[in-house]
Amino acid sequence: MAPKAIVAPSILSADFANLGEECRKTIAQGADWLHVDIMDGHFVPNLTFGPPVVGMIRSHVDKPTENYGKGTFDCHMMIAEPKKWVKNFKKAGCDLYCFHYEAANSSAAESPETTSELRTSPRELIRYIHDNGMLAGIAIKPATKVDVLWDVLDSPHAKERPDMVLVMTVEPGFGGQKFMASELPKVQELRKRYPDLNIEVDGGLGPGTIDQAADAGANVIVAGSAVFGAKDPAEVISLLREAPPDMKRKADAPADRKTPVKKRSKNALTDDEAKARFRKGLFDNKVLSKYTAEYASSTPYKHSVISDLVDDGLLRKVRSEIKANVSFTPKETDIYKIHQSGDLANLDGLDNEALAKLPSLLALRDALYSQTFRDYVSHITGCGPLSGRKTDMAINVYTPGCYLLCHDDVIGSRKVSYILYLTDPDTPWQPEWGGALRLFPTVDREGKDGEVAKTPLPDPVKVIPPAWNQLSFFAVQPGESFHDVEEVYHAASKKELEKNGGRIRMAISGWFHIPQIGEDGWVEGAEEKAARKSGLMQLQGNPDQHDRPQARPVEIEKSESSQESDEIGFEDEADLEFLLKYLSPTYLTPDTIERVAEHFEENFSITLPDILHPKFAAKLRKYVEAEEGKALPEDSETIEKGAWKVARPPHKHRYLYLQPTVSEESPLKELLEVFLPSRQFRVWLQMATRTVVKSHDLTARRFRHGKDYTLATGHEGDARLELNIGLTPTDGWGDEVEDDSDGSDDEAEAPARKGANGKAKANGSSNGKGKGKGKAIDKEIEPKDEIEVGGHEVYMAGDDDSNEDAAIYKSSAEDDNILFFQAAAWNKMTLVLRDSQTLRFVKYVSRAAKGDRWDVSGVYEIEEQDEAPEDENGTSAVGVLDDSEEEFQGFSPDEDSDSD
Ligand SMILES: O=C(CO)[C@@H](O)[C@H](O)COP(=O)(O)O
Ligand SMILES: [Fe+2]
Repeated sequence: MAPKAIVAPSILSADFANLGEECRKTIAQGADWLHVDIMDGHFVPNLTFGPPVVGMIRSHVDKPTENYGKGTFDCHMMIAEPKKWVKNFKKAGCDLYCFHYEAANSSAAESPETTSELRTSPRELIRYIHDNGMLAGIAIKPATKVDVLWDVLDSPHAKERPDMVLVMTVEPGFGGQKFMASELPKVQELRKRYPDLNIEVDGGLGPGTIDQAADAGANVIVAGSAVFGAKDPAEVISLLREAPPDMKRKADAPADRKTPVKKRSKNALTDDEAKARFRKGLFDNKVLSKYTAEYASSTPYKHSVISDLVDDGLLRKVRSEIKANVSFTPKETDIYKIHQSGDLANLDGLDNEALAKLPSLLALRDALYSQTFRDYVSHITGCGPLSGRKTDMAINVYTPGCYLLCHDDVIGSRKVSYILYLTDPDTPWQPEWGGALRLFPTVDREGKDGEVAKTPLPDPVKVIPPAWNQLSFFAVQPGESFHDVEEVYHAASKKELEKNGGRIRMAISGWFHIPQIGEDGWVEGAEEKAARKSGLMQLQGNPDQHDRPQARPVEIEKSESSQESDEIGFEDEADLEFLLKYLSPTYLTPDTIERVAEHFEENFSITLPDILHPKFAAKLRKYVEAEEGKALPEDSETIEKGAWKVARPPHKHRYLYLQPTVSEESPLKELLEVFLPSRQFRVWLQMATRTVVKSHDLTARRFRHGKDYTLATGHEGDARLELNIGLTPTDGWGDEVEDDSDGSDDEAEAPARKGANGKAKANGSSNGKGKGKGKAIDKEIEPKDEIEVGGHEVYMAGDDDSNEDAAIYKSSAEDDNILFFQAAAWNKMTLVLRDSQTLRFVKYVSRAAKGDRWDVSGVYEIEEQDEAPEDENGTSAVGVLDDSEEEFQGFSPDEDSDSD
């Protein structure tokens, strides 16, 4: 007889203050059994309860009328001496006593009050449980091999054979842990050998993991947090129950079957059903051959573009459903600015209620992941079998100003990336609106060690504009499949935007994965191997040695620097005169330097407006404005024929830069090569920051609007001092309200401003930072009067958790993480003491900006401070700013600064 499907909610996650009622309710909501976790604080590092509590709750739940019947108390004994408690638990009302194999060779004493020199064994214990009138289960922890069970399962004596095997899919001890798919091969093996066996899985089970467990062959499903944490536990229970019947079919199959169990597709379509959901003729051999040939010869890496993929009527319905039922939330990090469908971040995570509103979307998903279409994609790409179960897709919307910067899409088991565009079918997308998928070429570079690494070049060479019902896809290749989504450009006016249908670039982006456990083509360890390989490729594939610019620290003679640190003030007239040529006089008075130093010491950062002397600043401004007036070549190669170089690789950063020594005379060269490296400025800097500088490394940077950015990176080694002088001559960068120091926190006021607590942050109203409110997309696109143009520099707390979506969602620039923020500005210096964990980035500069973002950036290695100001965590750099920090509001404009 094939084992029946059983759902056993684990009451570990129930309300213990109300346990009897919770148990009664759960059975009434459709549960078959109750899974009762008994923990003794020895076998597992947690305590729950003993026989008295089990006895109390027993009175709230009717006893089962048959073996395995409704109301079975499935006691999961995570205790060190299981034999001692058999009788007590029987008395309390336990029906199935499931001990751990790892605890089975323990005392043979028959009660907790007694001791015994003898040891029991799995076989003996099972017999003993049976003799005491209960069903017997045997459980194994993740570290235990399944092979240890053959001895009991193959015992010639029925009394010594267990009625159930429990395969733990988490480390026992706590509810709410992550499901370990790595344990499923044990289930598969058990099912293969024992088609009739009750196989229970426990730990991390819920709607998102049930399929894998059921596919592997489990029929008893324990779920704690997924049931008791659900708004509607009955719904979850029924969902869990939906999975096992399929397994039942597998269990009915001949026991000696050698092939792995067949995959359980969500809504498996026949070949004809699947084909009917695509455009007519798509599956013709000639058409397939054409796409296959095109794919093979495409550059810079293999990709495919298929127009009119889906049946037009179906896709129109999908679009309407999404518009009516899906809400979008603006999300923004260093690498993207998009609107994400909140709960649809992954369709797999949706509950039944939400799914019911999206029938066409589900029909589309089932078609895309049908065997028929997967075979089609496999044929074109030649990348082998693809999973029909891991249906990884999300809906993203790009409105004007949105983009996704360069990355290679490599994560876990992803095999093919795809984008299916759902732009307005009746207002065709125009390439000049942006939003294209752009592919970057890579070059092989030989490193110092002779190793060859692929690195992407800064300019994309293939541009694929969106189009209604067009599918673009490519095989995910570590270190190779670099691509971005071009900014969707702002329209010149509201009227034009309306005419363009809002320029809403809606698309489904998703991935095909390698086959999962239980599916045809699944290879044990393949997923882990792919993950290891991609991690390695990402580390090795882009070693810093090929990055540009390379750090060029100029060391300061040790004797010279420590001597300077003792000096306070500029005794020498000539030194003062030199500094006065470049610095605003305000910043040269001992009083001001003292105040700057105090502020810096307290906050590890400071912003100094009007830093450069007005006369020098005016000269500089004239130069920068003139440069900006000149047309720049589009491609990096031509640009690099001049003085400016292009920072790369683009999955780390892209901007133009100058490093000393610059050939052409200019005030910028003077700043970079005369003033900033001077001994006099170093003395000033050391006084203003109370540090001792060991080296400096200076770079002038120009971030072209519509092109450039840096992504968040940390740095290695000790805390260092970072200087930045904003040299952006245009306005509209969100810096204008900065002098508003009334402490109010009216965030909607400007694109970027300082928060009331003094902590710098970006505007929550439209920057989103992952906290925006979900809105239907039509509402969201209402054009704002103020356009955010980016270009701000952000320091944020590093995140140790490697987010699953890290390749795209590099860093979640949540407000809470932001430690320091500076909008692009003119003549403003920022100084930040930064530790190695602090991430820093310059936000992509929108094409809507009035001009480019210019600055000079300096990195100073400093001597370790003897009496470093430390916070309570003992750290002394940006990276540990707390909420009490106060932003230095700068100095009020001075009379003698005849500012331009
Ligand atoms: O035995 C255990 C934990 O040791 C389980 O029964 C958990 O209680 C299951 O909880 P979820 O992982 O389903 O939340
Ligand atoms: Fe359990």
